[in-house]
Amino acid sequence: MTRQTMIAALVGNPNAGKSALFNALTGARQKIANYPGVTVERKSGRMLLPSGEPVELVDLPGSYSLNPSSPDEEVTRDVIFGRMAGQAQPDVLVIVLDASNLEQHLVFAQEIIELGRPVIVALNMVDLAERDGLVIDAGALSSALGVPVFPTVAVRRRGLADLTAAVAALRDRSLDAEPAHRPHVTAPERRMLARQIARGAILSETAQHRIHTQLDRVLLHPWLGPPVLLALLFVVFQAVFSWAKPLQDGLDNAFSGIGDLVRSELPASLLRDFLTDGVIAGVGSVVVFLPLILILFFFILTMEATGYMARAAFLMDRAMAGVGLSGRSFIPLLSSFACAVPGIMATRSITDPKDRLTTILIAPLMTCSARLPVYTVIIGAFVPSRQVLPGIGQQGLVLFGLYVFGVLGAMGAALLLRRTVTKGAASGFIMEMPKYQLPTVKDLALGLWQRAYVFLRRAGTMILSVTVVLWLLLNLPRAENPQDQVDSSIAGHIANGLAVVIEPIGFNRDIALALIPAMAAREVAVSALATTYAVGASDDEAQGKTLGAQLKTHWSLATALAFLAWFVFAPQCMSTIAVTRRETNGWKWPAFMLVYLFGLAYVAAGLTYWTAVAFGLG
Ligand SMILES: Nc1nc2c(ncn2[C@@H]2O[C@H](COP(=O)(O)OP(=O)(O)OP(=O)(O)O)[C@@H](O)[C@H]2O)c(=O)[nH]1
Ligand SMILES: [Mg+2]
Repeated sequence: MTRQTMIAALVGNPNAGKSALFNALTGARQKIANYPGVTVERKSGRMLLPSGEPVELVDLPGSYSLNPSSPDEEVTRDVIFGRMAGQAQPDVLVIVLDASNLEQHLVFAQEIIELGRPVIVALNMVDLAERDGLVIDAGALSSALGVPVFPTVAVRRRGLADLTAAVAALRDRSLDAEPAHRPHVTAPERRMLARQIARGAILSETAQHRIHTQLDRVLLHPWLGPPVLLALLFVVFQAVFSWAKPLQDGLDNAFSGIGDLVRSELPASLLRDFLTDGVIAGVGSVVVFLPLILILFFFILTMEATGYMARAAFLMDRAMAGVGLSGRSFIPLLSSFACAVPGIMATRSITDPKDRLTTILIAPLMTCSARLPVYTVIIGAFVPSRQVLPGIGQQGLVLFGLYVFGVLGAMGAALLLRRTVTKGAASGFIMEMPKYQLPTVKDLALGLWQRAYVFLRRAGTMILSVTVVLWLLLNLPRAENPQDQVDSSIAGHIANGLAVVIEPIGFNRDIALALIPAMAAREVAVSALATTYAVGASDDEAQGKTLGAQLKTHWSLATALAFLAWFVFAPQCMSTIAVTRRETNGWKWPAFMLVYLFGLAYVAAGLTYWTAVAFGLG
């Protein structure tokens, strides 16, 4: 008898290592990180049984019970019961347990086993259990639970062969298995049983000297914790500037070298201008930020993998409660420092709908990595690179300040929203602290590689196409005098119209030119400015002049500061709007987001500009 591919699903508490196991079994590269609530959607992959037969493996969001309390837990329940559209019901459930956290994880495991479906247990993270001095008897656990148990270490690919063999063994049984009827068990009963089973399965528990309790004593201390967090972030921003500088200069030189080469090798033509001004100046101006982005992500990934991120969330809980949010919002908001899109998706693990909506609405105020090129180009051009204190550069300080402004803006917005449009009480914070772990070099390298890939793909597709369109609009129709090209072009006419609106806040026509294409994504502001100045400059002027130098000749300091203030708040990103529409099921909230963020940006840029002018910086 032939049948369709068998389906197995990974279920279990958050942070049990389901996605790590999924990656190990299917070769996928799902995001894993050391805090609960990382996976918020189901994800399918193909794993092979020892016989070579393929099985569809489904990775699910972590869950505490089959009674969902948040949108991501609903996904898990729906898939388990076969109620998810487009996903057939799994034939086998693979329960993933954290061996170092056995008692807690056994509560949900019992609920799954009670369903009477074909089940096997992956007793994952046995390495961490051993580190903590726990020896667990998998056989005893198996007889207590009445299902097969296999010790695994997902991140070291240990125990995988036994696990897949067990899935294969269940293959035939699952075809005609009748769900067994089990007696009704209540949640408190499960908790009691979980304790009993865990005690029975733990063979020995040596009193290990746990460094991490000591660490937590410092890092989670109400007075010591916050300064440590601040100091850490401070180091990150200094590093972003000082470590990236040489690499970035190198890339900068390489691109201008390529530009010069093309300019000298090709005859003067529109094609040559297109290559030098559009592609090389435009896209190159963004690509040079690769080192910066990677350094930022090096820190983010390290904090995620070590388990520090969850501690930071715990520390921030008090501040969050102050503005009417729970600490649960912290992880989504933190993800938004990379990009608001996954950040907004991560809000699915927030229980309270109003909490969730508020978090979605303020997520774009977290400084995403796409703002980094914009910020650093302006800071590089206008802020002198000198030391304020030994080891503390002024440029890094300004960058840090911009991040702080974003956070303060978000807190202020949350405070207002929670008292008006998303009125409601703040819910408490419950999050288990993950175990401290050293990040593996392989995972870090893989994470950075993925980041680099995403960044370069964006540069090669979206940023390139937007820049090309802008270049065309800047060059058509052709002006008699190259000096007037920008003014007489289509883009120039549009920008001159927009300039009327933004002149009061100190923005010039070139900024107007950059703001429209930058709606696609923030980095495009940089490539757009680079292209505009490359097109506008006469040939000898353009040669050897960096974007920073161009900005300095065309902008006042007040304008530059206003531009920075604008980018702290402005919702310049199509994908964020799109994901907000999807997550809130309609246009109401994305429209609201656009209006309030543009309003904020306008006011902030205006205030900055007028203040700067008052101080004589105009
Ligand atoms: N030492 C050790 N670490 C592991 C093991 N399996 C997973 N991890 C780590 O545990 C953390 C959580 O892993 P994930 O795979 O993201 O956990 P998850 O169950 O998918 O979590 P959610 O998506 O939040 O439900 C990550 O930092 C992994 O690197 C293991 O067997 N041993
Ligand atoms: Mg996961």
